[in-house]
Amino acid sequence: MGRTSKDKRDVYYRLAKENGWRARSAFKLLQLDEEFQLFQGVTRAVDLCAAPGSWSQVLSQKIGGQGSGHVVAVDLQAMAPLPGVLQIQGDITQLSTAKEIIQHFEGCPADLVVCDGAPDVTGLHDVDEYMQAQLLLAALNIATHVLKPGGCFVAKIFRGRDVTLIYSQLRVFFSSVLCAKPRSSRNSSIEAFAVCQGYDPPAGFLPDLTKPLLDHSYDPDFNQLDGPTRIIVPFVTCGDLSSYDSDRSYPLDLEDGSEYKYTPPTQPPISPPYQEACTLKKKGRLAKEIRPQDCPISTVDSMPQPLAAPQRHTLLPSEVEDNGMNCSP
Ligand SMILES: C[S@@+](CC[C@H](N)C(=O)[O-])C[C@H]1O[C@@H](n2cnc3c(N)ncnc32)[C@H](O)[C@@H]1O
Repeated sequence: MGRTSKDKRDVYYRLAKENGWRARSAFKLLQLDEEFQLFQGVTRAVDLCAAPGSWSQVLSQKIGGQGSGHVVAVDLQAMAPLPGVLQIQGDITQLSTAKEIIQHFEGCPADLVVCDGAPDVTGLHDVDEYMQAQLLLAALNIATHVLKPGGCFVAKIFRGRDVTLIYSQLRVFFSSVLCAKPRSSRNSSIEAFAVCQGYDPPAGFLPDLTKPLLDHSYDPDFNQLDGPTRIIVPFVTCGDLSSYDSDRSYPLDLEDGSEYKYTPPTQPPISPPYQEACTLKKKGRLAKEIRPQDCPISTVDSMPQPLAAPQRHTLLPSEVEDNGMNCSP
């Protein structure tokens, strides 16, 4: 893949680099804010699963810029420093992480908790949806430790088969729950964002990170015989209709007539989990595609062919989305 091929393919990826954002996801948060005014009156915000840091950049500009704002970013991975953002390299499922966040806010709760977290995708849709739901519940669980009553929680959600169960869980804790799809999130992706406003935990609720929230034990409407209620929430698209369509390709030359100039990624991840794959690729030792035409004819004729399509055994670094990491030597 050439240096500009991703720029040709994805206008938000290219705009992110041109505007100094670390990842194209910055536009998702900006478009969510356009619709819901998420940052209004916010002085303390938590960015869960923050690396490489484009949402933290947005938060620090929108909140930190007001002087009194505080932003705490948490991720398993190390992240290059960002002005106005306090970083915790940690796991959002751990109580110690919740304690560290509160400590940074000097005991005060947060006004806003956002989570764009994603586990490593396997390509098996059911497994990926399940893992995403678990990560969202972990984010909700840690949010119950750090969010102020009335506060807002925004988290990436996969609109899979059982998403209505997650909505009903979120409704136990928030007076308003919506599903939002920013223009910069591809239509072809089941990704969307749960926007939950008015944090209002049930009476007697005690935050507990060891308790899986989906057991509905805190749900006042829960009926043992019927199981948890499934609810449907409003679906809102956000981002002006004049904004770019993330599923389309756009010409590289800019609309004002100026000529396209390649911009390198703003801040590649400093220690990505696929670093080993990058090193192997540079040495030419990364697994290659096995195509049927590469097999000896006798083998192709005589052996059953259970898998007709080319099989790729290792995810190529160039396929890793959104991160600005360039593995080319
Ligand atoms: C799509 S990226 C987030 C992009 C980020 N919002 C941005 O704008 O740059 C997802 C992140 O979730 C993080 N993550 C996944 N599980 C986590 C966990 N249990 N605790 C903390 N971070 C986690 C990954 O390390 C990864 O960096």
